[in-house]
Amino acid sequence: MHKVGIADTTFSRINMGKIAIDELKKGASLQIERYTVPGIKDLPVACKILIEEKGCDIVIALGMPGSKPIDKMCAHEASQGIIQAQLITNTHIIEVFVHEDEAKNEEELAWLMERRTREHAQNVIKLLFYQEQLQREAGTGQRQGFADIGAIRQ
Ligand SMILES: Cc1nc2c(=O)[nH]c(=O)nc-2n(C[C@H](O)[C@H](O)[C@H](O)CO)c1C
Repeated sequence: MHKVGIADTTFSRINMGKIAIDELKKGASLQIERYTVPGIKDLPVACKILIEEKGCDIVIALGMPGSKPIDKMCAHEASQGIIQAQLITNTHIIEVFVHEDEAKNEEELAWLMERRTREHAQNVIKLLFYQEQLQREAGTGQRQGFADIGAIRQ
């Protein structure tokens, strides 16, 4: 059975890990290992541990960068660490970041965080079990969270 790692943060204002696990369980029979850390800069090593020590086949890294310039810098640094962890382990880490200022108010932020988390959890199921489905969606302007933007041409 495939094992999926869930790395999430206490900084986030929504329980993204719980949502991801709920979506994964709805879509497939999987083993799940969760690792919660304080913030996004702690995610790269959590993901690496989930892969190398906990035997996860793929990981979802969930986080909420705040709206200040320092938070944006943290997000960039965290992303670079997550990419490095993917290259070192040769394993996908699907980064699900929702920036606090992407939404116009708290209600929209909560909605966006849930939507993006669920849609990326579905992507993880596709990566593990339905590669052909992803190929059918290639070039179709898919987005996670807000509406898909669509293809420019068929
Ligand atoms: C400035 C800052 N901003 C964020 C953020 O926007 N989102 C987040 O999840 N975490 C932030 N952190 C915390 C760091 O990611 C990290 O948890 C601490 O530096 C401890 O290693 C920090 C320090």
